[in-house]
Amino acid sequence: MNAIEVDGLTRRYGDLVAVDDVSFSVAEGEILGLLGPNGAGKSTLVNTLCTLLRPSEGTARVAGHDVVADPGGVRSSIGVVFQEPALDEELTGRENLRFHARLYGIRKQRRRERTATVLDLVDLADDADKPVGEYSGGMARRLELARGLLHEPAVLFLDEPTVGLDAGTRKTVREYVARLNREAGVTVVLTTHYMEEADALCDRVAIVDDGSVVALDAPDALKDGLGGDVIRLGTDGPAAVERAVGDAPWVRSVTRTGDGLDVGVDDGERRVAALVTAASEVAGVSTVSVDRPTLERVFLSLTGRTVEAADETGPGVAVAAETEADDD
Ligand SMILES: Nc1ncnc2c1ncn2[C@@H]1O[C@H](COP(=O)(O)OP(=O)(O)OP(=O)(O)O)[C@@H](O)[C@H]1O
Repeated sequence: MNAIEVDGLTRRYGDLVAVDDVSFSVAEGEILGLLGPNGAGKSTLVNTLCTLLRPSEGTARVAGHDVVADPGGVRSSIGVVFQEPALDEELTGRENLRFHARLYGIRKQRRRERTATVLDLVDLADDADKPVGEYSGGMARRLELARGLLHEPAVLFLDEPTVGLDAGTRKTVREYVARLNREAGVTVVLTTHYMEEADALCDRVAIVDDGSVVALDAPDALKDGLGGDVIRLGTDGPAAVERAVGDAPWVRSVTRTGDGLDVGVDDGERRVAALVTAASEVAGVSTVSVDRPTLERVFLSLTGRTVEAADETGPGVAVAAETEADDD
Protein backbone atom coordinates (compact mmCIF):
# COMPACT_ATOMS: atom_id res chain seq x y z
CA MET A 1 0.00 0.00 0.00
CA ASN A 2 1.19 3.51 -0.76
CA ALA A 3 1.50 5.85 2.23
CA ILE A 4 -0.13 8.66 0.26
CA GLU A 5 -2.28 8.73 -2.86
CA VAL A 6 -3.34 12.02 -4.38
CA ASP A 7 -5.66 12.09 -7.38
CA GLY A 8 -6.72 15.23 -9.23
CA LEU A 9 -6.42 17.37 -6.10
CA THR A 10 -7.39 21.02 -6.50
CA ARG A 11 -7.63 23.64 -3.77
CA ARG A 12 -8.90 27.15 -4.44
CA TYR A 13 -9.02 30.27 -2.28
CA GLY A 14 -11.88 32.16 -3.96
CA ASP A 15 -10.72 32.61 -7.56
CA LEU A 16 -7.11 31.75 -6.81
CA VAL A 17 -6.15 28.17 -7.67
CA ALA A 18 -3.41 27.41 -5.10
CA VAL A 19 -3.20 23.67 -5.92
CA ASP A 20 -4.16 22.77 -9.47
CA ASP A 21 -5.20 19.20 -10.36
CA VAL A 22 -2.28 17.46 -8.69
CA SER A 23 -1.84 13.64 -8.73
CA PHE A 24 0.99 11.58 -7.25
CA SER A 25 1.68 8.83 -4.75
CA VAL A 26 4.28 8.31 -2.04
CA ALA A 27 5.56 4.83 -1.19
CA GLU A 28 5.81 3.66 2.42
CA GLY A 29 9.20 4.60 3.88
CA GLU A 30 9.94 7.18 1.21
CA ILE A 31 11.15 10.75 1.79
CA LEU A 32 9.35 12.97 -0.71
CA GLY A 33 10.34 16.60 -1.10
CA LEU A 34 7.98 19.27 -2.39
CA LEU A 35 10.35 21.83 -3.88
CA GLY A 36 9.22 25.22 -5.10
CA PRO A 37 9.35 28.96 -4.46
CA ASN A 38 7.22 30.82 -1.93
CA GLY A 39 3.61 30.83 -2.99
CA ALA A 40 3.94 27.77 -5.25
CA GLY A 41 1.24 25.96 -3.28
CA LYS A 42 3.33 23.59 -1.15
CA SER A 43 1.82 24.52 2.21
CA THR A 44 -1.70 24.41 0.79
CA LEU A 45 -1.05 20.92 -0.57
CA VAL A 46 0.39 19.71 2.73
CA ASN A 47 -2.40 21.33 4.77
CA THR A 48 -4.95 19.56 2.59
CA LEU A 49 -3.22 16.21 3.17
CA CYS A 50 -3.15 16.96 6.93
CA THR A 51 -6.94 17.65 6.84
CA LEU A 52 -6.49 21.30 7.88
CA LEU A 53 -8.00 22.34 4.54
CA ARG A 54 -10.67 20.57 2.49
CA PRO A 55 -9.91 19.87 -1.15
CA SER A 56 -12.00 21.85 -3.64
CA GLU A 57 -11.84 18.88 -6.04
CA GLY A 58 -10.14 15.50 -6.25
CA THR A 59 -9.24 12.97 -3.59
CA ALA A 60 -6.35 12.16 -1.30
CA ARG A 61 -5.67 9.18 0.97
CA VAL A 62 -3.07 9.22 3.72
CA ALA A 63 -2.12 5.92 5.40
CA GLY A 64 -5.21 4.43 3.78
CA HIS A 65 -7.62 7.09 5.12
CA ASP A 66 -9.53 9.47 2.88
CA VAL A 67 -8.90 13.09 3.91
CA VAL A 68 -12.57 14.04 3.53
CA ALA A 69 -14.39 10.86 4.58
CA ASP A 70 -12.06 9.95 7.46
CA PRO A 71 -10.11 13.00 8.70
CA GLY A 72 -9.80 11.47 12.20
CA GLY A 73 -8.11 8.40 10.73
CA VAL A 74 -5.70 10.64 8.85
CA ARG A 75 -4.89 12.73 11.93
CA SER A 76 -4.10 9.76 14.11
CA SER A 77 -1.73 8.45 11.41
CA ILE A 78 0.31 11.60 10.86
CA GLY A 79 2.80 13.82 12.66
CA VAL A 80 3.16 17.43 11.61
CA VAL A 81 5.92 19.97 12.14
CA PHE A 82 4.89 23.43 11.00
CA GLN A 83 7.02 26.30 9.73
CA GLU A 84 6.31 28.37 12.83
CA PRO A 85 7.82 26.96 16.03
CA ALA A 86 5.10 25.74 18.39
CA LEU A 87 6.82 24.87 21.65
CA ASP A 88 6.20 26.18 25.16
CA GLU A 89 9.48 27.89 26.02
CA GLU A 90 8.82 27.85 29.77
CA LEU A 91 8.44 24.08 29.88
CA THR A 92 11.37 21.72 29.58
CA GLY A 93 11.84 19.57 26.52
CA ARG A 94 10.50 16.55 28.37
CA GLU A 95 7.47 18.47 29.68
CA ASN A 96 6.65 19.70 26.17
CA LEU A 97 6.65 16.11 24.96
CA ARG A 98 4.60 14.78 27.90
CA PHE A 99 2.02 17.52 27.40
CA HIS A 100 1.72 16.69 23.72
CA ALA A 101 1.50 12.95 24.47
CA ARG A 102 -1.43 13.62 26.81
CA LEU A 103 -3.17 15.58 24.06
CA TYR A 104 -2.80 12.51 21.86
CA GLY A 105 -4.26 10.32 24.61
CA ILE A 106 -1.13 8.22 25.04
CA ARG A 107 -1.36 6.35 28.36
CA LYS A 108 0.96 7.23 31.23
CA GLN A 109 3.36 4.26 31.06
CA ARG A 110 3.55 4.43 27.29
CA ARG A 111 3.99 8.20 27.51
CA ARG A 112 7.15 7.75 29.55
CA GLU A 113 8.55 5.15 27.13
CA ARG A 114 7.74 7.11 24.00
CA THR A 115 9.15 10.34 25.43
CA ALA A 116 12.45 8.60 26.25
CA THR A 117 12.56 6.91 22.83
CA VAL A 118 11.99 10.04 20.78
CA LEU A 119 14.39 12.11 22.93
CA ASP A 120 17.07 9.50 22.19
CA LEU A 121 16.26 9.58 18.48
CA VAL A 122 17.10 13.28 18.29
CA ASP A 123 19.94 13.12 20.88
CA LEU A 124 18.24 15.42 23.36
CA ALA A 125 18.12 13.08 26.36
CA ASP A 126 20.86 15.02 28.16
CA ASP A 127 19.09 18.35 27.65
CA ALA A 128 15.56 17.10 28.23
CA ASP A 129 15.15 18.79 31.60
CA LYS A 130 16.25 22.27 30.52
CA PRO A 131 13.59 24.86 29.67
CA VAL A 132 13.09 25.07 25.90
CA GLY A 133 13.77 28.83 26.14
CA GLU A 134 17.43 27.87 26.67
CA TYR A 135 17.60 25.64 23.56
CA SER A 136 19.38 26.71 20.37
CA GLY A 137 17.30 26.97 17.18
CA GLY A 138 18.56 23.57 16.03
CA MET A 139 17.74 21.88 19.35
CA ALA A 140 14.22 23.33 19.31
CA ARG A 141 13.71 22.01 15.78
CA ARG A 142 14.93 18.58 16.85
CA LEU A 143 12.49 18.63 19.77
CA GLU A 144 9.69 19.46 17.34
CA LEU A 145 10.72 16.51 15.16
CA ALA A 146 10.65 14.30 18.27
CA ARG A 147 7.21 15.58 19.20
CA GLY A 148 5.92 14.82 15.71
CA LEU A 149 6.90 11.18 16.25
CA LEU A 150 5.50 10.64 19.77
CA HIS A 151 2.35 8.82 18.70
CA GLU A 152 4.24 6.67 16.14
CA PRO A 153 2.70 8.18 13.02
CA ALA A 154 2.99 6.40 9.68
CA VAL A 155 3.63 9.69 7.89
CA LEU A 156 5.49 12.77 9.08
CA PHE A 157 4.82 16.12 7.36
CA LEU A 158 7.51 18.76 7.72
CA ASP A 159 6.83 22.26 6.43
CA GLU A 160 10.21 23.91 5.67
CA PRO A 161 11.94 21.99 8.49
CA THR A 162 15.17 23.99 8.31
CA VAL A 163 13.99 27.47 7.42
CA GLY A 164 15.51 30.19 9.63
CA LEU A 165 18.44 27.99 10.72
CA ASP A 166 22.08 28.64 9.83
CA ALA A 167 23.74 26.40 7.23
CA GLY A 168 25.48 24.15 9.77
CA THR A 169 22.33 23.60 11.82
CA ARG A 170 20.32 22.96 8.64
CA LYS A 171 22.69 20.11 7.85
CA THR A 172 22.35 18.64 11.35
CA VAL A 173 18.55 18.82 11.29
CA ARG A 174 18.59 17.15 7.87
CA GLU A 175 20.67 14.31 9.25
CA TYR A 176 18.11 13.81 12.01
CA VAL A 177 15.26 13.71 9.51
CA ALA A 178 17.13 11.01 7.56
CA ARG A 179 17.68 9.09 10.79
CA LEU A 180 14.02 9.27 11.85
CA ASN A 181 13.05 7.97 8.43
CA ARG A 182 15.55 5.12 8.69
CA GLU A 183 15.17 4.16 12.33
CA ALA A 184 11.51 4.95 13.02
CA GLY A 185 10.53 3.77 9.51
CA VAL A 186 8.32 6.80 9.03
CA THR A 187 7.35 8.09 5.57
CA VAL A 188 8.34 11.76 5.30
CA VAL A 189 6.84 14.52 3.17
CA LEU A 190 8.69 17.79 3.47
CA THR A 191 8.35 21.14 1.78
CA THR A 192 11.46 23.15 1.03
CA HIS A 193 12.80 25.85 -1.19
CA TYR A 194 16.39 24.79 -0.50
CA MET A 195 17.76 22.92 -3.50
CA GLU A 196 20.53 21.24 -1.52
CA GLU A 197 18.00 20.00 1.03
CA ALA A 198 15.87 18.36 -1.61
CA ASP A 199 18.95 16.90 -3.24
CA ALA A 200 20.61 15.55 -0.10
CA LEU A 201 17.60 14.23 1.76
CA CYS A 202 14.83 13.19 -0.58
CA ASP A 203 14.32 9.87 -2.38
CA ARG A 204 12.14 11.75 -4.85
CA VAL A 205 11.42 15.40 -5.43
CA ALA A 206 8.21 16.94 -6.74
CA ILE A 207 8.91 20.29 -8.34
CA VAL A 208 5.94 22.52 -7.57
CA ASP A 209 5.31 25.68 -9.54
CA ASP A 210 2.21 27.81 -9.62
CA GLY A 211 0.01 25.13 -8.04
CA SER A 212 1.16 22.26 -10.28
CA VAL A 213 3.62 19.42 -9.90
CA VAL A 214 5.74 20.00 -13.02
CA ALA A 215 8.12 17.06 -12.43
CA LEU A 216 8.47 14.22 -9.92
CA ASP A 217 11.45 11.90 -9.82
CA ALA A 218 14.64 11.00 -7.96
CA PRO A 219 17.00 14.00 -7.77
CA ASP A 220 19.58 12.23 -9.95
CA ALA A 221 16.97 11.30 -12.56
CA LEU A 222 15.73 14.89 -12.69
CA LYS A 223 19.30 16.09 -13.19
CA ASP A 224 20.11 13.41 -15.76
CA GLY A 225 17.10 14.63 -17.73
CA LEU A 226 19.01 17.87 -18.37
CA GLY A 227 21.47 16.01 -20.57
CA GLY A 228 24.69 15.38 -18.75
CA ASP A 229 27.61 17.23 -17.22
CA VAL A 230 29.48 20.31 -18.36
CA ILE A 231 33.28 20.42 -18.36
CA ARG A 232 34.39 24.05 -17.97
CA LEU A 233 37.72 24.63 -19.66
CA GLY A 234 39.77 27.80 -19.28
CA THR A 235 41.94 28.13 -22.43
CA ASP A 236 43.75 30.75 -24.53
CA GLY A 237 42.76 28.95 -27.74
CA PRO A 238 39.04 28.17 -27.60
CA ALA A 239 38.64 27.99 -31.39
CA ALA A 240 41.48 25.48 -31.76
CA VAL A 241 40.14 23.35 -28.90
CA GLU A 242 36.66 23.42 -30.39
CA ARG A 243 38.05 22.18 -33.72
CA ALA A 244 40.04 19.48 -31.94
CA VAL A 245 37.29 18.00 -29.78
CA GLY A 246 34.00 19.27 -31.24
CA ASP A 247 33.42 16.14 -33.32
CA ALA A 248 34.38 13.57 -30.68
CA PRO A 249 31.53 11.07 -30.23
CA TRP A 250 31.29 11.77 -26.46
CA VAL A 251 30.94 15.55 -26.87
CA ARG A 252 27.30 16.66 -26.86
CA SER A 253 27.78 20.41 -27.09
CA VAL A 254 30.45 23.10 -27.10
CA THR A 255 29.73 26.65 -25.93
CA ARG A 256 32.18 29.58 -25.85
CA THR A 257 32.51 31.32 -22.45
CA GLY A 258 34.41 34.45 -21.34
CA ASP A 259 37.65 32.57 -20.74
CA GLY A 260 37.27 29.34 -22.67
CA LEU A 261 34.69 26.67 -23.43
CA ASP A 262 31.87 24.75 -21.77
CA VAL A 263 31.87 21.21 -23.15
CA GLY A 264 28.71 19.14 -22.60
CA VAL A 265 29.42 15.43 -22.03
CA ASP A 266 27.62 12.41 -20.59
CA ASP A 267 30.00 11.45 -17.82
CA GLY A 268 32.21 14.40 -16.91
CA GLU A 269 34.45 12.65 -14.41
CA ARG A 270 35.36 10.01 -16.98
CA ARG A 271 35.91 12.41 -19.91
CA VAL A 272 37.85 15.17 -18.25
CA ALA A 273 41.31 13.61 -18.74
CA ALA A 274 40.73 12.95 -22.46
CA LEU A 275 39.44 16.48 -22.98
CA VAL A 276 42.38 18.13 -21.22
CA THR A 277 44.86 15.96 -23.15
CA ALA A 278 43.27 16.83 -26.51
CA ALA A 279 42.99 20.53 -25.65
CA SER A 280 46.60 20.76 -24.39
CA GLU A 281 47.87 19.53 -27.76
CA VAL A 282 46.45 22.60 -29.54
CA ALA A 283 46.27 25.37 -26.89
CA GLY A 284 47.13 26.37 -23.34
CA VAL A 285 44.75 25.10 -20.65
CA SER A 286 44.58 27.21 -17.48
CA THR A 287 41.64 25.76 -15.52
CA VAL A 288 39.29 22.79 -15.66
CA SER A 289 36.24 21.88 -13.59
CA VAL A 290 33.27 19.53 -13.94
CA ASP A 291 29.77 20.88 -13.31
CA ARG A 292 27.13 18.31 -12.50
CA PRO A 293 23.60 19.45 -13.35
CA THR A 294 21.86 20.85 -10.27
CA LEU A 295 18.24 20.89 -9.17
CA GLU A 296 18.47 24.67 -9.57
CA ARG A 297 19.11 24.13 -13.29
CA VAL A 298 16.29 21.56 -13.42
CA PHE A 299 13.93 24.13 -11.89
CA LEU A 300 15.12 26.79 -14.35
CA SER A 301 14.66 24.52 -17.35
CA LEU A 302 11.14 23.50 -16.26
CA THR A 303 9.83 26.91 -15.23
CA GLY A 304 12.05 29.44 -17.01
CA ARG A 305 12.92 30.98 -13.63
CA THR A 306 15.33 30.47 -10.80
CA VAL A 307 13.78 29.71 -7.42
CA GLU A 308 15.19 33.00 -6.07
CA ALA A 309 13.60 35.01 -8.89
CA ALA A 310 10.33 33.15 -8.40
CA ASP A 311 10.56 33.75 -4.62
CA GLU A 312 10.93 37.49 -5.11
CA THR A 313 8.03 37.86 -7.49
CA GLY A 314 5.67 35.07 -6.48
CA PRO A 315 3.44 33.14 -8.87
CA GLY A 316 1.49 34.73 -11.67
CA VAL A 317 4.27 37.10 -12.79
CA ALA A 318 6.43 34.54 -14.51
CA VAL A 319 7.24 36.73 -17.49
CA ALA A 320 8.74 39.51 -15.38
CA ALA A 321 10.67 36.96 -13.35
CA GLU A 322 11.96 35.29 -16.50
CA THR A 323 13.38 38.58 -17.74
CA GLU A 324 15.08 39.13 -14.39
CA ALA A 325 16.65 35.68 -14.48
CA ASP A 326 17.89 36.27 -18.03
CA ASP A 327 19.51 39.54 -17.04
CA ASP A 328 21.54 37.90 -14.28
N1 LIG B 1 -5.64 31.48 3.40
C1 LIG B 1 -5.39 31.93 2.18
N2 LIG B 1 -6.25 32.74 1.54
C2 LIG B 1 -6.01 33.18 0.30
N3 LIG B 1 -4.92 32.85 -0.42
C3 LIG B 1 -4.02 32.04 0.15
C4 LIG B 1 -4.19 31.54 1.49
N4 LIG B 1 -3.13 30.76 1.78
C5 LIG B 1 -2.33 30.78 0.70
N5 LIG B 1 -2.86 31.54 -0.29
C6 LIG B 1 -2.28 31.77 -1.63
O1 LIG B 1 -2.17 30.50 -2.26
C7 LIG B 1 -0.96 30.39 -3.01
C8 LIG B 1 -0.16 29.21 -2.50
O2 LIG B 1 0.30 29.50 -1.18
P1 LIG B 1 1.09 28.45 -0.29
O3 LIG B 1 1.28 29.07 1.07
O4 LIG B 1 0.41 27.14 -0.37
O5 LIG B 1 2.47 28.37 -1.04
P2 LIG B 1 3.86 27.77 -0.54
O6 LIG B 1 4.48 27.17 -1.73
O7 LIG B 1 3.66 26.92 0.62
O8 LIG B 1 4.66 29.05 -0.10
P3 LIG B 1 5.30 29.36 1.33
O9 LIG B 1 6.54 28.56 1.37
O10 LIG B 1 5.54 30.84 1.26
O11 LIG B 1 4.27 28.98 2.37
C9 LIG B 1 -0.27 31.76 -2.86
O12 LIG B 1 -0.62 32.53 -3.97
C10 LIG B 1 -0.87 32.31 -1.59
O13 LIG B 1 -0.85 33.71 -1.61
